[in-house]
Amino acid sequence: MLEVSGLTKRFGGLAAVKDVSTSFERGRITAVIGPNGAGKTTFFNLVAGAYRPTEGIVRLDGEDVTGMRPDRMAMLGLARSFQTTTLFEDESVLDNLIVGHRLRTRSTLLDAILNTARARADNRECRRKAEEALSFVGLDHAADRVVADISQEEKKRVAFALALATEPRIVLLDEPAGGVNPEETAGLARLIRKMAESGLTVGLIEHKMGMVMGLADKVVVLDHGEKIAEGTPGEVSRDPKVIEAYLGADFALAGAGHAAM
Ligand SMILES: Nc1ncnc2c1ncn2[C@@H]1O[C@H](COP(=O)(O)OP(=O)(O)OP(=O)(O)O)[C@@H](O)[C@H]1O
Repeated sequence: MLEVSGLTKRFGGLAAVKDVSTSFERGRITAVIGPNGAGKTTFFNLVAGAYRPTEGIVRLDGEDVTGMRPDRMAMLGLARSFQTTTLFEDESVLDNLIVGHRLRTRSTLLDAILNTARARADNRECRRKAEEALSFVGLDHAADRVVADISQEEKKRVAFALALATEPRIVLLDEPAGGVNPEETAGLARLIRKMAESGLTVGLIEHKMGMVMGLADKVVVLDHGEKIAEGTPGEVSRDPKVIEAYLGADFALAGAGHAAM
């Protein structure tokens, strides 16, 4: 389990995240929502070690990991979703995963040049994990296709597979369904649910409220850096503070979970 308490990040005079406490439980999907500029991405950056908090504590399975660097956090099992723009468009899906994974394994460049036994073993291991991750995201059939030729939704799945190939315990997904149509969004939502069911701890930032409300076990609502609500999708979508700051009266009238994806 990942826990944060009293997390604050100031940029000069601006508190982008202010005294936020919450937890991410194993096998559960915790969504972080809020208006533009509410501090969601900064919050994930603090959790993942990309930013050191001004104040507050991050604990992973009880261990204080506050301010730990992102590569150390990755070794402890935390993975972030990657933007599809980080994929190598001219390479195959499988090669993208193998390269992505190799960047995170321990063979040094010298090993690779000398093609040592360790590098060869690492290669086999990379390929195995890449194939496993591809199968999990439902893309075994696309392993040899060039990334430039696959759909935007398939690229999103490759980006998930990149995160999964590092065999994380926790994944943080920042707007995973940006730029895909409603039907594809539903498919990605099923995949995110499958990640949680496989035992992963999932953190999700997403603006598509239909998706969030249908998917999240818990929703944390940020506004101006502060947590204004936390609860089940039903609870937060009825909360007057949340409706005023973010969801709007139309959403409340339409009812949670029925809004367009
Ligand atoms: N590196 C930085 N330096 C200075 N200010 C920053 C920095 N990163 C974020 N901010 C500010 O902190 C606030 C929160 O930004 P953040 O990107 O975390 O919000 P967000 O909720 O993720 O927004 P969006 O939904 O638009 O992605 C904003 O006012 C932003 O301008």
